[in-house]
Amino acid sequence: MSADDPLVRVDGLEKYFWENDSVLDRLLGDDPVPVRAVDGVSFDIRPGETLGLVGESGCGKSTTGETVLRLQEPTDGDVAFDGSSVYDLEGKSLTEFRRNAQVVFQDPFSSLDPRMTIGGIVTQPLEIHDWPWTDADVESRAELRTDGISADIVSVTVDDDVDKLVSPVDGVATVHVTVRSSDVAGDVDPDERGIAEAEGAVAEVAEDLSIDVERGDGIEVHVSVGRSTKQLRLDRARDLLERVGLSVDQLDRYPHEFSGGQRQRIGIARALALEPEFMVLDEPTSALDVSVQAQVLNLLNDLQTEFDLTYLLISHDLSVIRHVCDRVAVMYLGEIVEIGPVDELFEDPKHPYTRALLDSVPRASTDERDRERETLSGDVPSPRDPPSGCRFRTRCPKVIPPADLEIDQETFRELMTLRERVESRDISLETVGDEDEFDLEGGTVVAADADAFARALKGRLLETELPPRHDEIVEDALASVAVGDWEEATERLREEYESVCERQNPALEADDHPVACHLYDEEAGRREAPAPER
Ligand SMILES: Nc1ncnc2c1ncn2[C@@H]1O[C@H](COP(=O)(O)OP(=O)(O)OP(=O)(O)O)[C@@H](O)[C@H]1O
Repeated sequence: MSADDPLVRVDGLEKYFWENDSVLDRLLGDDPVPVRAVDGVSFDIRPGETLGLVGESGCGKSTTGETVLRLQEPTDGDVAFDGSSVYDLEGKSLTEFRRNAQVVFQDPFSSLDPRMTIGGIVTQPLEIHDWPWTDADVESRAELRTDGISADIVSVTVDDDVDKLVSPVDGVATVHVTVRSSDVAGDVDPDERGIAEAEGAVAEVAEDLSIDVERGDGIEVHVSVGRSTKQLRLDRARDLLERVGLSVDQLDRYPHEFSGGQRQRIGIARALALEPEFMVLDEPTSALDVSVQAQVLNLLNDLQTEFDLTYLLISHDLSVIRHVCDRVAVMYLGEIVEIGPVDELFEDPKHPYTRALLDSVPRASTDERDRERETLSGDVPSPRDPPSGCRFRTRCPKVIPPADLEIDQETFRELMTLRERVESRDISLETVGDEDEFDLEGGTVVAADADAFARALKGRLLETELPPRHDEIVEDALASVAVGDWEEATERLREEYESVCERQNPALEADDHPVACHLYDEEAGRREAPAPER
């Protein structure tokens, strides 16, 4: 793999859930309608980078993370890790992927077993994966230096399994041994690990191993791991705890004895235990007090540098994303709508959803507070029945009206809402007009009353006064509603007011900063359209 190749490549990933079909659906024998939690997302994560995944609750971030890690099987699409498809892995290569790709969850309390000690929690993955590992194909070798003693009389043997503690390079685990005469070495403590003394010779190994020295005809040095598997695991747990900022004498304590921030550090130590290359951090600081959030984020930053880690950071919190990420992917209703370098995305957000997310963060400066905001209104629609075309269009302040419509965005949005209500037959005709003004037989009015009824209904449904041509169109459509012809009404409104945003789902164009929005879509002829003003 070259440095430019992604470590993780996600390609058209889909994850649908069928299991939540209601009892009614099943009784009625209706075809199951899946929850389209992740609906065709693609992105790359390069080695050593942090990609942020941001979006409102329920838009599919966690499901994406879990499916990338193969904690969930995908419905379609692929994830390649280090060039190999994650879903094709089996046996040894799947075990290796499980070691290499770890997760840190949001809630540090529920993700730690309350009955286990911290030592048990951090060593558990080591036990499951039978750490420390030794590979029979790795050659063990010593590099000898001598001081005050001729190298010709020194022989060094190294146990085959020292690769448990010494990382091999190109299939060779090299240990560095120094043998000095006692005159040169001065006083040494023979109890110190990695040092041994015999009749005027002091042997020392640079790695964290055991060493013995014997004097016979020459000087015989032997290097071994020197500790039991259990001791090695506890040593590693101690190192990890120290590395994440906890004290090593806390191994025998239980999760409830720690604060939220400390528990998250324990979760991070556990995720690091198997020396992963890649970690999914799923809202790692959302459950923590604001005062400790920055500490944990800084720790994650430091660990990334120290251990060459690659992160996928899932968060709904834009300040967390800005603090930690190199690039950001913005997710809405199972899809990615924009991906770009973090500074560019924060300073020049392109997708109206990204802009609205950024605008929903409270601003400090007065200038910023006075600026017109595009805040998010309404709820995220159901992922069982996402809107046609661009999924954000039902909440988007920048929906593109059909050409030559000549009405403003606000009026157009009102007409869109009206259309949606007509299409879903979500308009009650019961209380239209003054009492007894209209005779509703079988839920509709007689044809002679239809126009008057339509005018009254329009007054109830629309706040804005429409230009005459549109007034006529709307009254026409509502007259069809009045006589119960909802289809004719739907057709009439669609003919006039259907937007490209409803017809086509915009593609995420390949680019340094791609955005899936018709405002930037060449095919829809909108590239020249003015970008939304901030
Ligand atoms: N096991 C499941 N069965 C059915 N639906 C599910 C399942 N898991 C997730 N979902 C649904 O999939 C959608 C995406 O959920 P997901 O948890 O991935 O979103 P999220 O962006 O991570 O949100 P949050 O921040 O709230 O966790 C939601 O509508 C959710 O209800």
